[in-house]
Amino acid sequence: MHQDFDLIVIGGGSGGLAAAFRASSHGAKVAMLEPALLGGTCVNLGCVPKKAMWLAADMGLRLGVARTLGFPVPPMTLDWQAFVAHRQRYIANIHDSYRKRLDDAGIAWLPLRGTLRDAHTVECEDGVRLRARRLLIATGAHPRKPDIPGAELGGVSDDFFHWVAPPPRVALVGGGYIAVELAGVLQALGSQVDVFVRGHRLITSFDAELAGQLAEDYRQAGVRVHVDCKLTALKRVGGEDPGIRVHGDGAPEHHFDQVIFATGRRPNTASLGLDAAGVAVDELGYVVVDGRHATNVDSVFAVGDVTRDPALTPVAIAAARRLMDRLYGGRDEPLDRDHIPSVVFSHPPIGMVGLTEQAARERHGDAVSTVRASFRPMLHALADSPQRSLFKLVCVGAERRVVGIHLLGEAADEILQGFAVALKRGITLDDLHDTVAIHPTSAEEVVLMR
Ligand SMILES: Cc1cc2nc3c(=O)[nH]c(=O)nc-3n(C[C@H](O)[C@H](O)[C@H](O)COP(=O)(O)OP(=O)(O)OC[C@H]3O[C@@H](n4cnc5c(N)ncnc54)[C@H](O)[C@@H]3O)c2cc1C
Ligand SMILES: NC(=O)c1ccc[n+]([C@@H]2O[C@H](COP(=O)([O-])OP(=O)(O)OC[C@H]3O[C@@H](n4cnc5c(N)ncnc54)[C@H](O)[C@@H]3O)[C@@H](O)[C@H]2O)c1
Repeated sequence: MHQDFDLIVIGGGSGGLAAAFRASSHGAKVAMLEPALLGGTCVNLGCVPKKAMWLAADMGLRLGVARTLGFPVPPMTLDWQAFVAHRQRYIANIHDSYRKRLDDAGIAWLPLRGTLRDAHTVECEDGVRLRARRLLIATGAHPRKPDIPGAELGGVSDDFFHWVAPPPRVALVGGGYIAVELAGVLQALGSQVDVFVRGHRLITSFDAELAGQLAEDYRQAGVRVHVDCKLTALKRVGGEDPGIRVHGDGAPEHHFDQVIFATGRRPNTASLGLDAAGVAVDELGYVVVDGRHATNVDSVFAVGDVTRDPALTPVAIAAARRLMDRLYGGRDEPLDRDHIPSVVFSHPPIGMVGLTEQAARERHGDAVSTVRASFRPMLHALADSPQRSLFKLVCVGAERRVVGIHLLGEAADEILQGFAVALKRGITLDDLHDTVAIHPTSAEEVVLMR
């Protein structure tokens, strides 16, 4: 039967673009459907604008340190609108660069929503049907709000990126990546922030000890973290000081100008026509894939946030490239899911690769040992500010093989990447001790920890 393309990619975010470029570099004839802005969540409503806001917040905090250290910097607030103009110009350049790369690679970009009609056919929203030997689903995910009365009064992270000024009082609901990141940014840029956490602690996939220190750092910075807080409703408050009141166990009396739900995301699979193609999804709608990102239908594959893979841009990209190398490039290297480094861009940042102490103990019992370093980074010690760093290594066995690296503190985001390579290569604590330190840095603590 006639095929228009070798591959149709549905979604032009991190995973979809990486797949389209890699397949085309192997000689495949590729079409990509993306009705919204190129780059998807990461470029437009995620990593990139978030990191820009994090950089602004970081700069604001550093101005405070500079003042303490003797620079005659007057107290100042960010001209948020001016900063957003810089941020969006940076993002527009990314769009231009993607457009050019798609043209250069000869990839057909259709700015249209697509729906599967069968295992080889995609119908575009203008009614045109395209056929391909293979289809890739890379439609990502969307934020989800809890089902409580008044939920419509709260926004989600997408809304945050449309703000042009910091609201005076903000409530963040959730204790995961987004709640922690937005809390740090908003507090640093002038809001009073309250975080409502359903469980006992922040960022449960990270090491408990470091997450506890981060919660302490946030409290020192003025963020109010409410744990074990189950929200039951949001209600509008009128009068002279209008706002939104948060109701539930442990909720405070005061109200807020904005409430943001950062309570997880759900895959974009509703009305995608997956049943027409016979593609299996799980109970939450995620596309079910095997370790090589194949679905139960031979011609259909899926990568990124639409699957149960960790919802991180480099994971979507790595999965997409490996899959395309296998389908079109004659190479078969599945994604190593055990050594995925991850950073929460809090203030200060927290990063991890490998196992937490708890996960290591569940897997290796008494063979687990840990070493840690708690210290004040030099800049904060000079300014006599209370912010502390906490680094921790989790080791296994008599040879003390390093199975987890956990860093909280200034520059943790930048330090972790190189040590993630080392951990993947199977280093021991002695290998770290055998490495000459770079002094004076925070990074040297990783090779000096005893
Ligand atoms: C606030 C926030 C901050 C984040 N920060 C980080 C970070 O710092 N580091 C990190 O690694 N990750 C971060 N992430 C996660 C990261 O953004 C995602 O893991 C990544 O974007 C997933 O890529 P994807 O290709 O699977 O999906 P997406 O990037 O979401 O792309 C999916 C695309 O599919 C399109 N689409 C949907 N339905 C259809 C259809 N029917 N037809 C055609 N197209 C369709 C959508 O328009 C979208 O553009 C963040 C996420 C958020 C929300
Ligand atoms: N720096 C990064 O790499 C980065 C940054 C942001 C987002 N992300 C990715 O995006 C994903 C989504 O982020 P997220 O923060 O929305 O999800 P998350 O899974 O990290 O956190 C969700 C939080 O919401 C809480 N929650 C869920 N339902 C709730 C309810 N009904 N009431 C109260 N709390 C509830 C959970 O307990 C959890 O604390 C992350 O898991 C991560 O993979 C990555």
